[in-house]
Amino acid sequence: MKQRAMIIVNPSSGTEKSVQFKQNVYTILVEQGYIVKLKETSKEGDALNFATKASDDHFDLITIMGGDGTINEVINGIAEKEVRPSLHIIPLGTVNNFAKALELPLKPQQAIELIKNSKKKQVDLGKINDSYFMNLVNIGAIAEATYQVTAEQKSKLGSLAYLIEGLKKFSEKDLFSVTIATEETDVQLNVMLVLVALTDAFGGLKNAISEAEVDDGYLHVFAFKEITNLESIAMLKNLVNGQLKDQPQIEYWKTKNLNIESTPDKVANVDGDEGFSTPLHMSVLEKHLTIISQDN
Ligand SMILES: Nc1ncnc2c1ncn2[C@@H]1O[C@H](COP(=O)(O)OP(=O)(O)OP(=O)(O)O)[C@@H](O)[C@H]1O
Repeated sequence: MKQRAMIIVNPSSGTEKSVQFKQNVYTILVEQGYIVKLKETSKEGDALNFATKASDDHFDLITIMGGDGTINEVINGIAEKEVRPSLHIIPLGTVNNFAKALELPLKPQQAIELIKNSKKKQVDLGKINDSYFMNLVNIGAIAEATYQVTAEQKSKLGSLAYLIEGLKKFSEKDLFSVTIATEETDVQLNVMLVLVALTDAFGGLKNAISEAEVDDGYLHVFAFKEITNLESIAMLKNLVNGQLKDQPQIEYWKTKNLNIESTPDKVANVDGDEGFSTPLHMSVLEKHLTIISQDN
């Protein structure tokens, strides 16, 4: 029987390049022997619904033309299904954190052509309360900063927009109390930020979280205690060099299960978008997603 592929296109993602590449994707999938269905999103939630349907109808492949927000919806549509389509990612967003973490080609045509070599990689998926994430959860300074970044700033400055807003927030010294419970520890701290990473890319910076690998089966947890303006500059340098945990004001754990409570309650940023309020429970589904990739 012929294999089936669904193309999920978000025409509004990033630089709106999907129009230019849609036909190429379609043609290449047909050439590879797939029966192809093309679906365009028109609003939030569409990509999730299309992906759920693709899984229920036993599609073999979903090609995603969009940014991290669209990928996050697709993984939420397939995460709980027994049989999950492989994912072929054409990064058309502004930040494309997930594609960077997976070392996928960022040029759309190269990403499209990956389907020809049919290499697949199994990667971890994170669960947060009743939802799923593939990149990063954070609460505190950076999360709040991301809610203040406008679409215009994001498309002009990309990842930098978040870092600039995040740094402004750091200088406000907005400390809050958290309880962090992992398999090995149960601590109460005053922090500015808690960051939970599944991959090594942060805000589009590859290798920023050098401890994390996409298939290592762990959540990587960083708690940022009070940091002065001067220290935040050193911290930026450590972030760029992948040495966050060398910063004395940062505590680090790796774990498979995590509970976070905070006072006051804080809304977490999940894969770049506003998510749940604390308390949060997180866990890892090891090698749960299959991604068309450059290597196995
Ligand atoms: N046709 C549409 N018009 C406007 N918004 C849409 C449409 N279809 C989907 N959306 C919304 O657009 C959001 C953002 O898309 P996406 O994350 O793919 O792009 P991006 O923000 O440019 O990329 P990145 O997250 O990598 O920076 C999606 O989460 C979805 O809610």
